[in-house]
Amino acid sequence: MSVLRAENITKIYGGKKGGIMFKALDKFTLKIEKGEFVGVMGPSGSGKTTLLNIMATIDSPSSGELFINGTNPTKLNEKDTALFRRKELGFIFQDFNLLDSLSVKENIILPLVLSKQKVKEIESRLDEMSTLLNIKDILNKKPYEISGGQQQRAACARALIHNPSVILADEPTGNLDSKASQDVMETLTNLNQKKNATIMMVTHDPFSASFCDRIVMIKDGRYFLEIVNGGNRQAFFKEIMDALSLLGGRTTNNFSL
Ligand SMILES: Nc1ncnc2c1ncn2[C@@H]1O[C@H](COP(=O)(O)OP(=O)(O)OP(=O)(O)O)[C@@H](O)[C@H]1O
Repeated sequence: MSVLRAENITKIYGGKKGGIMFKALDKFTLKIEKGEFVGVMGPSGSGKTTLLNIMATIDSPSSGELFINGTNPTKLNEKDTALFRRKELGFIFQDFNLLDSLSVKENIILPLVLSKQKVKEIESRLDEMSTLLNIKDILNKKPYEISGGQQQRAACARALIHNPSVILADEPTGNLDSKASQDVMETLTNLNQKKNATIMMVTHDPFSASFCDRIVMIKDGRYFLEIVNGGNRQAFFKEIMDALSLLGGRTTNNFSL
């Protein structure tokens, strides 16, 4: 069973009271299996954020079906949707979204505190995640006292600490320099390989994308093509660059490995 299954998702914005309608997603289908690390790329305005918002259950499709871990979240009421999101999804954002008033440790354990886990369980999960992500020495610092790369690593720990079905990452390296980007992508790869985390990442950056198992390209709200990582990251990076030039539009700045 796919952990994430989006079938024929169409999203139409506007059109109410005679306004202009715009089809941001057009019968888009995507399946992600447990433990896959999938990148979504496409030109500006192609529908990536719309897709991510629908997967994140903060927007609903106009038509089509979405299943996450066997549940269709669009059929849940508001309260159950919020619980579903908290249990099944982990989020990583471009601007980290850590709370400055909390320590790194408090930020990371927040999903477990919110779901009222036992203190012993919280401590053991924190220990496991902070060892895996090599952030033990910054746990008592505030987010503004650590680097952007360290903040994003803390955000990665927070995204996985409650064992969600899927991690949704929105341009996780968008605000980082190339060294910190590499660091964060190695962290995500580590979570994917060691914890079998399932990750869907939207990115403009072919370097970050080259860490994925496969890349789905989207154009004008439609599935465009897909490329699979054969195991050699440099060769995959080149394939991504070739696919992006085929895709056209403004997708990226100048990146190299
Ligand atoms: N709330 C909205 N109302 C109307 N149109 C919208 C709305 N949100 C997005 N759109 C349009 O839908 C299309 C897809 O937008 P979306 O933000 O999903 O693209 P994107 O691929 O994430 O772009 P970018 O890479 O620039 O962030 C765009 O043409 C956008 O203008």
